[in-house]
Amino acid sequence: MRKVKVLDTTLRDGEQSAGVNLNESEKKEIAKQLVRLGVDAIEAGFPIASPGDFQAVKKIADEVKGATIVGFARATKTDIDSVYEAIKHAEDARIHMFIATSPIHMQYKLRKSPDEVLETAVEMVKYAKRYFQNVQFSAEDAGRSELEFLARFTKAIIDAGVTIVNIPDTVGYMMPNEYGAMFKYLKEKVPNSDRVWFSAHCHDDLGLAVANTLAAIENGADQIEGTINGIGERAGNAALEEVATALYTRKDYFNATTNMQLEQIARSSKLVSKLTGMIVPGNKAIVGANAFAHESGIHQDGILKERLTYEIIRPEVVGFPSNKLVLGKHSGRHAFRERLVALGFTLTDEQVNVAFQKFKELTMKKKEIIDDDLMMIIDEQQLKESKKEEEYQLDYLHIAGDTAVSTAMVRVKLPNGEYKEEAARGDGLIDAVYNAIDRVSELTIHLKDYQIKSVGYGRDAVGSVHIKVEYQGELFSGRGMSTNIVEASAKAYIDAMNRAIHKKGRLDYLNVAQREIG
Ligand SMILES: CC(=O)SCCNC(=O)CCNC(=O)[C@H](O)C(C)(C)COP(=O)(O)OP(=O)(O)OC[C@H]1O[C@@H](n2cnc3c(N)ncnc32)[C@H](O)[C@@H]1OP(=O)(O)O
Ligand SMILES: CC(C)C(=O)C(=O)O
Repeated sequence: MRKVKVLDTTLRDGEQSAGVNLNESEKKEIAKQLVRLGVDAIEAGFPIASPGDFQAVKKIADEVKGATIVGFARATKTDIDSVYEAIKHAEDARIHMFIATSPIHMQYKLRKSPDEVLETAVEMVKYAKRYFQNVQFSAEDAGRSELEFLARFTKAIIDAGVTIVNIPDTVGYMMPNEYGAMFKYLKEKVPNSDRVWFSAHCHDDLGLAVANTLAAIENGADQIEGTINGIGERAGNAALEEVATALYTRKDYFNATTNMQLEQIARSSKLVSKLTGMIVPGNKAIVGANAFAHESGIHQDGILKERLTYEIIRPEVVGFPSNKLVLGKHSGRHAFRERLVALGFTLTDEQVNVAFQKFKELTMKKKEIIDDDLMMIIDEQQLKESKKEEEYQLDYLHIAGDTAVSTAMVRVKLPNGEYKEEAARGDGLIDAVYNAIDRVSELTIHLKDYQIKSVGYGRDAVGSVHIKVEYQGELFSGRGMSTNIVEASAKAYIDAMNRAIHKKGRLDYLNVAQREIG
């Protein structure tokens, strides 16, 4: 069976989703899970984008082993230099460069002729080859590029030394037959095509990212690219869990497989959803809450008689456990640690002790502790550990209200280490809390989206709040968890505020860089 390589770009293209800002430790956590999932390459980020992006890519390259670490770059020397600095200590490093090849992008965005684009690409590939043996190059907007030019371009960059040629459908414009035919054409017409891998990278603007990726595989793609839960720019990228599960379920048709460990899919999906705040729709294939739920009588009857009647994938195959209840208030440290290991966490003894304490506290509030609760405990702990001293932190919260008026008093630790208390009224408890926090921070923040869901089930379930706020024209996400949903809401708001002020640091950096260049 043919093995197709997988490049995961959750941390680069996935993070390009509007309102998603992952911090360094969240990115590292996702990268570690991607290794468990068995992807071959992790696109860790775009180092030139900001000092924060650079540091996160560097940390992943330095610390995450078991997959090729990929750094993203435009076809410029400064971008290439910064990728080199960020990933030079990776176990296995690859640069991924790109330049657009479609008439519309070349003319309006790059303001270059096709020959100038080709020359730039060749020159920059040669420059990158000084640092990297493994150079991937993307012909951005290949889907709307002229085939003859694309073939000429591909031949030239292969001659210059690229090892992987990516053919992205950047704007999700292509139909599966067309996209597949493009791979066939390039593999047949480009004389040196046998020296490289061809890679597929699809966007979901017309809902065809997974179909197009599968069409590329049918037509000889050696590598596919995508993200967990299909997150990404605009409508997102191809959902890797869907592609891998389609190959597994229809191996009779594709005769192709990947190194992905399907049983890690559920955990990967939950982690990415939690850290990015991009909630997975219930009806999403493979990982949606309803993906294996049978509602109607005739289906339930069929399932009871024979699962195969309505179930083409067993939930266990993609990591949804059938045992819901795992631990209770009488459980000890051994069982607790074993369950965390089974969930894929590697924690120090000290971290296990802190988490165990939290677990015991939770058993006082909740009768049943399930895997989702454990993941929430570890997630909260990691969030706390990643908090920098110079961030806002909720210290105390008091709320009161009836149907007519709500008031809140908050005490917040400021980035300078001092504490500030404010009280405010609001249209409901959460509005009152947010007004009080605004008074503390004196920042002008607008709430754009608020979502709450329960972690687990029952009246004592933990509330998980995800919000999006607008600050200085940009969207930022925030999350918070607690058995008290008002407290969870306050934590989410403060988390978004912290992400916003960090990004503000990035803008300051860019302005300074531009002033220095100018
Ligand atoms: C298809 C994709 O997903 S591509 C990846 C998109 N991802 C991102 O853009 C996220 C990170 N981006 C950023 O942080 C910023 O855009 C930066 C730091 C990279 C650049 O910021 P700025 O210097 O302010 O430039 P800005 O983003 O406004 O414009 C992009 C510039 O890069 C040029 N450019 C675009 N693609 C390429 C390329 N592949 N190679 C060389 N130059 C390119 C554009 O023509 C434009 O140049 P110009 O300033 O001479 O007109
Ligand atoms: C692979 C790169 C250039 C990309 O993200 C795209 O084209 O969508």
